[in-house]
Amino acid sequence: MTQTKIAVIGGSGLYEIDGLKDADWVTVETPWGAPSDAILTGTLDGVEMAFLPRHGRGHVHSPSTVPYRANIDALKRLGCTDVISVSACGSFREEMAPGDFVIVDQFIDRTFAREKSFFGTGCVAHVSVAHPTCPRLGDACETAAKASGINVHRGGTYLAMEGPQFSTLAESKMYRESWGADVIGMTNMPEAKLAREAELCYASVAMITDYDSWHPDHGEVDVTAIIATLMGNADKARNLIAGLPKLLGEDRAACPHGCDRALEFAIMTQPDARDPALMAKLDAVAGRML
Ligand SMILES: CSC[C@H]1O[C@H](OP(=O)(O)O)[C@H](O)[C@@H]1O
Ligand SMILES: Nc1ncnc2[nH]cnc12
Repeated sequence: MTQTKIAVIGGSGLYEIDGLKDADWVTVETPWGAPSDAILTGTLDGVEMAFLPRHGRGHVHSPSTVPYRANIDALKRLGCTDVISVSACGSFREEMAPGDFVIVDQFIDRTFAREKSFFGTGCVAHVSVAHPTCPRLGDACETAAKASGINVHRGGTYLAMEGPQFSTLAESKMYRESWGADVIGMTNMPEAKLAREAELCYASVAMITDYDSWHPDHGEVDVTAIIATLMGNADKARNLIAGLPKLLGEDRAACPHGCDRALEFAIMTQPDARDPALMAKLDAVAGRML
């Protein structure tokens, strides 16, 4: 049995959370560079928490320049066991309306200008991301959302685009009609893949801000409308987060879905062929296996 430590990665509009006991912004250094910002640590209902604003306070990092590897490494280094991502997203479904939340369970990764793995030359690993989110964490997010009165949808496919521009109308229609995506954002990949490599349970909560550009009765997406919706969404997200510690509890058994054992059988490079410099960088992420 290990101790639960819940990490929350806050997206656009969610740059801090309140109510933490012994709250402290801590600076964490990683072999992958600096995380997006300092990390707010503390306890909520007796459970350890860590909050990281994905774009940094003041919204400094663009979706392409968020230091995804440093962020996940820093959370792992702090002892986090579970990661809840909270993100502003566009919707491809009429019924997933602005103000609603979606507990995402699948991704289509269309990003191309980001470092996507902790592994590489000198230590090659292939983890499964067939099921990239943790159903146990998804259950907790759904329950906490319902308890806060949020209109929540369980399950949805998140299209991760590179950005920073929004999609063209042709792309928006293709993602929705041909590819079956439900929501769209710019940040959950490679974040979810890296969390899996780091053996962290990961859940993604999409806060719907707009209908992207496909909807005939809504204009094309723009940041002003997104920010207006985000103001309401951020308070809802804080309420959802406040409910998680009681649901997840202080003691954490092994993940029934195996997220915390993802690296077993994943590392291909033989011990005598491994690059010592890369091995040193993997101390937090894969130390258990090396
Ligand atoms: C402000 S709209 C575009 C921006 O918002 C989302 O960020 P996050 O996922 O961190 O909430 C989206 O992915 C874009 O980065
Ligand atoms: N329509 C959209 N496309 C991509 N990212 C978003 N974040 C919020 N709305 C979005």
